[in-house]
Amino acid sequence: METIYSENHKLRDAQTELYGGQLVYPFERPSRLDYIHERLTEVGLGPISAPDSFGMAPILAVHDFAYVAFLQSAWDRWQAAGFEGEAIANAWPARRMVQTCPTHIDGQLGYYALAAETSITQGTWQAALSSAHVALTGAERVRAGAQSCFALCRPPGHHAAKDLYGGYCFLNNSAIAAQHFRDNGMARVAILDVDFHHGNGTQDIFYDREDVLFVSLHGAPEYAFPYFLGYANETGTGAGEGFTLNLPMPPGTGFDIWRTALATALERVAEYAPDALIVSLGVDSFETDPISFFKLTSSDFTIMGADIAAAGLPTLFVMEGGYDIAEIGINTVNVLEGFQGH
Ligand SMILES: NCCCCCC(=O)NO
Ligand SMILES: [Zn+2]
Repeated sequence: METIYSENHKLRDAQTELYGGQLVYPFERPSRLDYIHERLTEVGLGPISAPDSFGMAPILAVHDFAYVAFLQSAWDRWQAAGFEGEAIANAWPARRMVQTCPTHIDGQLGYYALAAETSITQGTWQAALSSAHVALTGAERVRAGAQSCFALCRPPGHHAAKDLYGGYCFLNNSAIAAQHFRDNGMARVAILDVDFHHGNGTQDIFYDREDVLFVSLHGAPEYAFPYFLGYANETGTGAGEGFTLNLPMPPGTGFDIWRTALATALERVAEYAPDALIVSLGVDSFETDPISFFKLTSSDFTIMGADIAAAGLPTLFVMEGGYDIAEIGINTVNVLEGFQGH
């Protein structure tokens, strides 16, 4: 399996994340991809290639122009406003307030942020754009006939909606790849999100559409970020009714329960009969992930990959989360090796 990767991810080098009432060194750190890259090379999964550039059109096919303009300028405007730290939202349009975008950068951060943990820094925009181009390059490989491809994306994307960032995400790499498939001849695309966290952004982007099926296995929103989307009763709206399937699971869920949910998800995918499958691949369902509460083991990820392969679909894997840094390489590559059958 070929991997698409860019060193540009290192331009996203935030030093602070709001966690437990403190500014800590971010869980979503550049070294995550070092460990995955090292493991890919160690097992010889396949070639590791640089992304092509696709400009802004595929980004703007998913994200609002004003939101993209905000991402592009936020850091410079934050600095120009005289703030010393990294750009972090601290005021939101809460209930019964107006959903009007303020002029001041401090207010705009809260208008566009879905959560407070994720800072914007110098290089964040460039890294996010490069990450989307990694996903698009992987999509082009699948369009060209590859049975599978791994888009080693960073920063991740599945929390980003058309006009929202947070959960370490700025541009929705999987959604951008799905829209690219749709804009280039594929009639139906399925997105399977196996990250521990609900892909609220991906769901939101396609919620009223029947041409992209969204299926997610995740920590129950009563207990897990992003908290405010991902319930089983969210099944789509309008033409999209029935084309969202959420499979939330409680704290402590192990692979036996999780795998049963995967089987349900893959049944729905098979019924949908898409032209391609995109897997939002987070490995934060791992038993010792520091910010999650599922109990999958490293060998479970191999079985996960094999189960996904049984769907028999052209598959683009898009990297999302996973924060047990020492094990992220093994767990991520286990999925890909399991998919390939060795
Ligand atoms: N307290 C913020 C938790 C962010 C989770 C990011 C993630 O891994 N999403 O998949
Ligand atoms: Zn996650």
